[in-house]
Amino acid sequence: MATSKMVMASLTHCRALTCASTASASASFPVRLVPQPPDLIKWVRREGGFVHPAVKIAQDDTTGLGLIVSGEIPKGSDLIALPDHIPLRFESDGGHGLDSVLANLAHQVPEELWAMKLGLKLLQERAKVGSFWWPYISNLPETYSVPIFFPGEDIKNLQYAPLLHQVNKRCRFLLEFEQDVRHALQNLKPDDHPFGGQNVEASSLGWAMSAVSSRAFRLHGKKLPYGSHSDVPMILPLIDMCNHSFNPNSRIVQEQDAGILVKVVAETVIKQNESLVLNYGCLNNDLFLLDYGFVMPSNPYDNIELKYDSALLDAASMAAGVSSPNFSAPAPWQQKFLSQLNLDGEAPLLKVSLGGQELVEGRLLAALRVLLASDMETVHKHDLNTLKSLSAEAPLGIANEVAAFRTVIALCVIALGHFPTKLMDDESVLKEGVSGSTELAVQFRMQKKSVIIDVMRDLTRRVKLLSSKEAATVKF
Ligand SMILES: C[S@@+](CC[C@H](N)C(=O)[O-])C[C@H]1O[C@@H](n2cnc3c(N)ncnc32)[C@H](O)[C@@H]1O
Repeated sequence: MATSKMVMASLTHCRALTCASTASASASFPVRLVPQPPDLIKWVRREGGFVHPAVKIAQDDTTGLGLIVSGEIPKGSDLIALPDHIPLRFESDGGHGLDSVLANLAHQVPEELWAMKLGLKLLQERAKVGSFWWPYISNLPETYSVPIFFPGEDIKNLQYAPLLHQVNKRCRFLLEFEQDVRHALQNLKPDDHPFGGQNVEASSLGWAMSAVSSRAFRLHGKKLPYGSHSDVPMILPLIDMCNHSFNPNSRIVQEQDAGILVKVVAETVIKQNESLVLNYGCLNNDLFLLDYGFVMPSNPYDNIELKYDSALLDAASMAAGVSSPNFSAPAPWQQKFLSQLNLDGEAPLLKVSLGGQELVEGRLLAALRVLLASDMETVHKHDLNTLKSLSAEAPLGIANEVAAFRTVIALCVIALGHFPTKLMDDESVLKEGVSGSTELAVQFRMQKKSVIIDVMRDLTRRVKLLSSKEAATVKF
């Protein structure tokens, strides 16, 4: 999507909602909204927040700005504490004028794109001269390296249909929402206009959605009946300067103390010059790229998505040398299992995954085991959870397990074949020195291929182990 048009504000009582092209900024050194923004640490302290004296903002080569410590900090120390009025959240009483315009617009945002709701509030504050949050907003990156801002060629370079689908969905939403916003802003009185009289283009909406998706945290909101809490997405100024690691040295703690809403606490001893890192979540690379604009190398949560397709499974099984697979013509008792696994029936969920923590999604593994079994009695001896579990060793016998694993290995070969480039080609592209978005797209598809190769390696090892066990049993 060409979301890089400049929108120049013609009014002086508002700040321009411009969005620069991603091509103008490298992924690792995002330019901030203003050239020399105010000191965020001083602002947080002035507003009654706490920042540990050793915590500083610093530039990192690969992650943009981050927080580092200038001296060792003991485990358990408070690093940052924010009073209740500093976080930015979408609060609307659904009342009149300005509030009701934003509330109505937010209402049109699908739940999965929740970041756009808070993004509307962020845009409103960005447009407002004298906004309380301006010292924070002026420190935000001018562009984001998320794929909605990739040139079309680099969206194609991702080479992975499920992500392409998500990117297209987001681009389509932004273009349609641009029209909805335009419609809602028509004929508004200046005082009721949430963006100071400015029109809001898809590029600005995309900027705001990406700012939120890459920086907001979900905190507990109001207490619900039965003691649970609603989740409220909030932007936490300064805390959102922490970069991500799956081995974090810091942790967010929600506070009940008077005045303080949220703290960051040292999870380990933090050595001098170490960066403060939080765990953004156990996410796959699709979500890291879509929401945060980066790819985690060797991500243990990365996976690939496949469609459960009986003809494809027959082909994979035959390619794996499994005799007469019958995925396309299951017996009625097998079909019953497929329905229980929600792979058949009225509204089946046909998306299954390989890789990640499960290696083979339990529903797919159970389906393979059951459909490759000929003996109904043996299958019925096991509950569904055992059949779905990879750690339940060969519940339907070694031959059945080997056939199931070989079928998955063949599926992996087919999935790898769908990528137009080989890993070696990808490596050469990266060596050429390409743009930030091409680099991200290529890194993304390389990681997907690595996931597939890792699944194949793991299952091949298991097949060897099972085959040697079977050989040993035969000898006895
Ligand atoms: C919450 S912000 C952290 C502050 C940010 N680095 C900045 O310059 O404002 C999240 C963004 O930081 C970058 N980032 C965080 N962790 C990263 C990591 N492990 N690898 C690469 N980029 C990372 C990504 O651009 C991400 O969207």
